[in-house]
Amino acid sequence: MATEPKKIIIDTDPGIDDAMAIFVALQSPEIKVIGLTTIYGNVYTSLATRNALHLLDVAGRTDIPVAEGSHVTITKGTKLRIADFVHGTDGLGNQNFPAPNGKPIDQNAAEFLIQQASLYPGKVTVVALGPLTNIALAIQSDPAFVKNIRQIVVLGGSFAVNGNVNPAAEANIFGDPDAADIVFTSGADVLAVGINVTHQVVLTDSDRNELAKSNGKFAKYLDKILDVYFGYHHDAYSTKGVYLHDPTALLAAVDPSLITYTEGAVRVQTSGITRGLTLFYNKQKRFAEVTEWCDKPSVKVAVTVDATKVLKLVMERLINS
Ligand SMILES: O=c1[nH]cnc2c1ncn2[C@@H]1O[C@H](CO)[C@@H](O)[C@H]1O
Repeated sequence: MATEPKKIIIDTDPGIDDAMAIFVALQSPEIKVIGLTTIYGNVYTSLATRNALHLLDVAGRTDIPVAEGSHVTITKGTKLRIADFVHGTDGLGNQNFPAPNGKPIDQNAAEFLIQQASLYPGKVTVVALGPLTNIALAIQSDPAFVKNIRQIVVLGGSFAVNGNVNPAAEANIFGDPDAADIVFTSGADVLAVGINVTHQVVLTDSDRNELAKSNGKFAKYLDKILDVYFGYHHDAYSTKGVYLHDPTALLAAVDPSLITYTEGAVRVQTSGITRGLTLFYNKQKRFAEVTEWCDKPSVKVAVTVDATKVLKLVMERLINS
């Protein structure tokens, strides 16, 4: 008997690489996308909702519900860091797309996550592509959430490498460090895919040309919006290509054999100049002192990725659309 597709909820702040991840997800027979939840990060939450609905219009998948997420951090912070300089002011490469046809559902993101996890215990994977506020809210509001959810795949952190906001912090963790610490210490099955891994997955100019030349609906759409993302990478990193953060995390949820990981406790620095730093403890040494890592449950942290295979899957799935 064929195995049932994995149920996936994508928590997203679209975002150019979010758009790519969502389209790859919709082209992946191994999974069933049962909803999108939205969050601030690349754009403010209201625009993330609009963009999520727009992307589902483009895909002809308005059957998929969109639940709007938090507009503020878990500590009610309103001074958000929005990465419009990476994705354009509209989040999707400054293309003036029309308003979406659909509307978000009445439930908010945390309520939707809680409901779906309890409807299908052990069956729903969340792929979190933005700051972790919605997931932390679900964990705080429902004590059963961490056992009902199958896995939380987090695109975030910079494990033993520099961040992309500053040398300490990666953007999604920096967006809500308190929420990230709640998720990492919750006891849920968490897999963190950090930029130490996603920086190995690069879509080059020639890959982009291939997308442009193809007849794939998603490939052509993405070619249009990719200019801003390429420009940013060129200026910030001097690369002739772009990092595929979100598609890599999504594909790690689809097929865990694309990555290897290690296990241990992760804490997040929530203040000071290293705010947003993710610090991994491998649980090998027994320290003489009691530390803030000692009694924390282990999470999985991605270490290597089969970058060639991830890129191949992304290209194939976008071109055959
Ligand atoms: O330099 C950056 N600053 C802020 N956000 C970024 C930057 N580069 C990429 N992203 C966005 O944040 C996530 C990865 O950290 C990705 O979702 C990417 O779209």
